[in-house]
Amino acid sequence: MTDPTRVTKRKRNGNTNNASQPKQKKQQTQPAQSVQLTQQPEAYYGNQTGGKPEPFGKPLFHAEKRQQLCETLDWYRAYQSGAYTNEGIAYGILCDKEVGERDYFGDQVIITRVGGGKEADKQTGKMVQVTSQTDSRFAKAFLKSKQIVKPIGVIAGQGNHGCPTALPHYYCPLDWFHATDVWCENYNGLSRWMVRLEKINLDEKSWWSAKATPHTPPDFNTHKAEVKECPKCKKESKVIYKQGWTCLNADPVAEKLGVREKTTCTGFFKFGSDVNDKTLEYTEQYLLERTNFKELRDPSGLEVHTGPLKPRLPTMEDVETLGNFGFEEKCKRGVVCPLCGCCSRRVEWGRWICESSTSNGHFEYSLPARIITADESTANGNDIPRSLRTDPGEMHKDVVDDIIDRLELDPPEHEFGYKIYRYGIPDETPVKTPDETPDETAVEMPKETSDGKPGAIIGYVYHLKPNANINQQPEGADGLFEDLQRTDLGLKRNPSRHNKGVNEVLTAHWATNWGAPYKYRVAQESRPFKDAPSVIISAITQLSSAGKKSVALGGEAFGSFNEFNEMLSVGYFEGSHMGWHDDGEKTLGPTVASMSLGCSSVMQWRPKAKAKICGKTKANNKKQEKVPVLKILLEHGDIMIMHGAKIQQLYEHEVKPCGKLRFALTCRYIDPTTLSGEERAYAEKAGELP
Ligand SMILES: O=C(O)CCC(=O)C(=O)O
Ligand SMILES: [Fe+2]
Repeated sequence: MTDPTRVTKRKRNGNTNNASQPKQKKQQTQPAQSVQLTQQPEAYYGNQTGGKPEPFGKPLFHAEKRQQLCETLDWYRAYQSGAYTNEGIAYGILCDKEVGERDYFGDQVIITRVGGGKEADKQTGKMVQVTSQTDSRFAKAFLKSKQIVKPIGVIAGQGNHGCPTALPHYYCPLDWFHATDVWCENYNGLSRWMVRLEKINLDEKSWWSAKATPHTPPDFNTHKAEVKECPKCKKESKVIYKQGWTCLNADPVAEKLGVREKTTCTGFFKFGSDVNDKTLEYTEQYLLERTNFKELRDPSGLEVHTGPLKPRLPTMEDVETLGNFGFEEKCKRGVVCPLCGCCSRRVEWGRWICESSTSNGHFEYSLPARIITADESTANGNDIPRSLRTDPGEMHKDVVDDIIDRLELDPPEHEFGYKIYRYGIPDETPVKTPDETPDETAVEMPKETSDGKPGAIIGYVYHLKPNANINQQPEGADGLFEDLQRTDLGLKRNPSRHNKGVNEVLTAHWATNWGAPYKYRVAQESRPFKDAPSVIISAITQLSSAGKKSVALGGEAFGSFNEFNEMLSVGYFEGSHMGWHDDGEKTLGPTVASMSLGCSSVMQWRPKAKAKICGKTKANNKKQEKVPVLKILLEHGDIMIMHGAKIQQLYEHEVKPCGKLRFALTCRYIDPTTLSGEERAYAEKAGELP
């Protein structure tokens, strides 16, 4: 017997686009699909708090991976920076392995650097400051939060050697804090921003303080840092260093916010000649000073609610408020396991399962699902980009770069019920300069390609749009869409990169592989077609037929069509997507065909950075990523076919659904003769249609 859950690999970079509440800016979320996180040695994420005293209590909840944390918390979604800011306001900060020389980690006060200007050291992988940060968006956000007296959530990571006690998990949320001071300092000739955070609830002993440390009730009067006026700029600065006072007015940032009027004082960070500014320490008064948050926030002294640090489980009521699908953005976020407190991502399509292996009970949670009709999915929240919107009754206008050759095939309503658009995809073409010397950098696009002759083009993308009634036919798209919701396809998110440790990232879509194994970068289970539900068999049969008929329309020059023996079924929640990738495994036939079901999505193609096609690269893009050259709107029931192996070598594609629920069923042909003995036998057997 062959193993039905054999692990295969697909090449794909996964990503999560977390939005909803608070609304998220792109650059602060998880790195873009094609951007790899800086590779750092695993030891860099080791536990630096191990030998410390035991903490007095334990965190309300915790996470072992950064994605678990960021997918579960609304107040912390920063995948790359320590601070999480949104629309110019600081919401949360992670104090992990990047411990600065002047950082302080106390039971009630934390002083830390606020990001920017750092780069990974090539040898150690550690982040080091390389540029001065007089103007920092992080500093502005903390200044803003200070100004509006906003609670800021603080998380400690085990990588933080300054933490006073041993942390029980890698990421441990501490409590709500507020920013009492935000200032600029100098270190090694570079300016950088610091924030002093004070715990809001001073009445209770902090869970991370050592058992032996006594708890003293808050005293807002006894300890106050002295304040001095600068003789030069006349601005006041607190006495914060034991070694002496200095003017801390270095503020193009503060000036912009209207907090102060002038820019950096000439006396900024100047000390007497006897002071070594590399070894500054904070004064006792500055560390012991406490600020009455309640009074700041609401001078009338009424109770101030900070909101829950720990998110609660989503309920049916939430789903109803959000739009009644159960596939809303919020439903794909992580939850905190009520049994063990670990942040758990929604790894499976239909439910949440506690991600911790140490959980004593096995927590699983789901919200009752209802079947969404195709009409509902396309009518509801179909947020189609302006450039691809259509007038009612009119066929959508594809946005195509003029290098792509577009042809509406005759007859307009083809006999198998689809209107077919065909796009000729250009090859690499080195340009000849006037003196006929080939120029390696510039490229010229082929002009006349609609004759279908190979040479200038490397293959076709066919876009098949069903005519008015075909979606409602038996086994048509409407029925398939509902069947997919009724069937347990075993859709799952798989690790797309950093497949172990704190940086493990799961894909932003849920998938199951059927038939012959498709060996690519995303580890993926493959199930034989004999075990596949009828909806899968119906779809592969339809796609094989559409593929064969489409390739017959001029595509044979780029390879002959083979009946498909592999399918990837993919599910998308609101905000999910499949990032830039190609489908070009070397065991793969030249044809890839997919069927779109549910809400619309935008699929686009761009030449790979290394391909000498179309010189347009994105502005300021270090990775030389190119501008997309073909963009189509895939609507419910549409079929997309790529034919030509070289398309996968020279181009990559991405898919972004525009609504709340979408499935894509994508078929390929895996050539079993390219596989070794056991694998070949498995592929042949699993890929057989019942
Ligand atoms: O979601 C889609 O339409 C396409 C998915 C895709 O590109 C793939 O499965 O490789
Ligand atoms: Fe793909």
